[in-house]
Amino acid sequence: MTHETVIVEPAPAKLNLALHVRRRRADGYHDIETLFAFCRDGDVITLAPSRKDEFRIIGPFAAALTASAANEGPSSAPADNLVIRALEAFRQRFAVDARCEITLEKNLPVASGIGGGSADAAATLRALARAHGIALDDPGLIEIAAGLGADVPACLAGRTAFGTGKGDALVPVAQWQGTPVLLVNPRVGVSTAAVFGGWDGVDRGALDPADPRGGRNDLEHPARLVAPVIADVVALLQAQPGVTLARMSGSGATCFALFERVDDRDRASAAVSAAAPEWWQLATALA
Ligand SMILES: C[C@](O)(CO)[C@H](O)COP(=O)(O)OP(=O)(O)OC[C@H]1O[C@@H](n2ccc(N)nc2=O)[C@H](O)[C@@H]1O
Ligand SMILES: Nc1ncnc2c1ncn2[C@@H]1O[C@H](COP(=O)(O)OP(=O)(O)OP(=O)(O)O)[C@@H](O)[C@H]1O
Repeated sequence: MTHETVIVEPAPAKLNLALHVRRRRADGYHDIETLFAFCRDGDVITLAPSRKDEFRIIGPFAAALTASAANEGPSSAPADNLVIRALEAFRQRFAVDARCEITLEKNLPVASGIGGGSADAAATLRALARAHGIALDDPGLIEIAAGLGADVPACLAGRTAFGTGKGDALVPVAQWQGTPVLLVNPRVGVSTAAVFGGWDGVDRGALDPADPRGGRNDLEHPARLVAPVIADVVALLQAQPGVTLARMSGSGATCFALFERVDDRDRASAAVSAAAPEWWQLATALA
């Protein structure tokens, strides 16, 4: 590392306030239109100079990424972690070979539609860019992000944005900052590829970026086929007093509810705890 100090970089949870699937492409990906928003909370990446490379995962969902190696295959190996893939791509692109120690505090459930891995990769790239004096809008950095996953460019920018193409063509949108939000995950992991694979191929029309409430999440139906409990999560959130919008995020299974008032969000959180104490929750606000 050229830097002397420890860099702490937040990897906030990503939400898709609406997500319209328009078309399956020849490369297997789908053209989507989505409104990305980011929460004030999420995972945390810490980057420190070190004599040798080290990677640690701590936090409530650390075990989901490490201990599951046996039943989830190679994607759970540390070398396949998006943090390490981001580090390697950065080193190659910017010809950096200084050793470092990276700690991932895994607070977000894995494979849950809130971009955990994408957010971690993006935060790693931001931390490395800061350490090596590279601008966050450097085209090389954005190119690395796009190569790591469709959601990574949005997570790199970390700002409310309208996304088209694979979700990687971004136009910033200045809205909804500070909106109280409750995230709820029924602790069922959902594969993004499987959910896109279950889309019925029907184009239900464009998304108006000014009107997420008038939009949809076209992945909710195929995600419910994989994890039927998602319908219960959305129904419970929609029934809470003061909710302005409740919907599934990304490819699921995490669902979110937006509120005008913090006390309504907190009352909803208590109601969800009472109804389903085993479900994961995060009471936060849009950044
Ligand atoms: C569902 C969203 O989270 C919404 O923001 C994203 O579209 C998914 O982003 P991501 O997890 O970064 O996705 P990637 O890791 O690039 O892709 C995982 C798999 O999802 C499918 N995929 C993803 C994005 C997209 N626009 N079309 C797709 O069909 C592809 O099968 C791909 O192999
Ligand atoms: N740092 C990481 N955090 C979470 N998952 C990771 C990470 N690195 C690699 N992965 C792998 O990526 C897969 C998808 O995880 P992730 O949490 O990013 O999905 P997601 O929340 O559905 O993302 P998205 O909303 O972008 O579709 C997991 O099954 C996991 O094996």
